[in-house]
Amino acid sequence: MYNPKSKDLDREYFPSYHTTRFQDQPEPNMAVQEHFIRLTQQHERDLTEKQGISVDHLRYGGGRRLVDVFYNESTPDHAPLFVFVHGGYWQMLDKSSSCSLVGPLVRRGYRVAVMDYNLCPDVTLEKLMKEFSGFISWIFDYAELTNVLEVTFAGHSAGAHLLAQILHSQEAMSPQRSKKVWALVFLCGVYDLRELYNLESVNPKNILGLSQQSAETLSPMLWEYTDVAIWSSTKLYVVAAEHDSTTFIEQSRRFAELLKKTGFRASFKVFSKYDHFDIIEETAIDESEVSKFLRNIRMD
Ligand SMILES: N[C@@H](CC(=O)c1ccccc1NC=O)C(=O)O
Repeated sequence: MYNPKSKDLDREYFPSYHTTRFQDQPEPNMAVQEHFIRLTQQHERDLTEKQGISVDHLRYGGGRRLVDVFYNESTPDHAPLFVFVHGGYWQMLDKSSSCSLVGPLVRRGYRVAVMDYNLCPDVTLEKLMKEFSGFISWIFDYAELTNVLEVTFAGHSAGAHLLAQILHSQEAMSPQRSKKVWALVFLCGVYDLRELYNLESVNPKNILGLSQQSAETLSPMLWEYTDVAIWSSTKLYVVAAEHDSTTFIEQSRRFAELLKKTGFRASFKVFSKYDHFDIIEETAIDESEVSKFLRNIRMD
């Protein structure tokens, strides 16, 4: 149990119930999600319409396996690449609501890739994770072709869970590739699926296609990490939001502990004041705490 005091796991695993914003609304949890989608979609439109940012639309596979790469006229040829993996419990959201962090990072000299992936139930979570491994391979091929020397990855929520696969993906990784990875940023993720896989709220009618067995094999918290040595130059940041549930914060804390114990250069931080949603929304603001954190990663 990640929160032994809780009697309501559905609630623990529904981040929108833990916001402290929108308390004047009849259903703050609905309001926070609607606000998140409206605002982040506006962020995406602003990039090309108001901020002079260009985008290349690329594809790493069939269906929704799309990647948008953002840059502006000052982006250097060998700009470091920042890759973002969105959340939404593997069943919702897409890149139209996942570009908030692009503007501030492009203005600081990054090229930024925002990826889409096939969602459940079009694919099972197991298949999605295989496809995500394919994406990892693709993005390193892309980095090699475009002479990118430094890559940082960030994932939010279910996207942080997907990103953990990079540490466990023998087919996609090699010492040459991991040496290019400056940092991995795990924002407000879940790393153990055993409590959530049979919650009707998170996995209605089992649209993730999980069994008790696969919920275990797809849990980064339960993996054995054999390739730690190839990650010696990469920093791992496991971050939780103050206004996430105790369960979410504990999942992050214990994932960071596991990574440290295994020998990774991992740290854990709870971001005060943020909830599961504004920690992403505020990545669009150059001087927000979360933006400062993301760009300071290069200085650490
Ligand atoms: N229906 C969920 C929404 C949710 O879990 C979520 C929404 C946006 C981004 C990430 C999310 N969660 C995990 O990936 C909730 O009410 O909290």
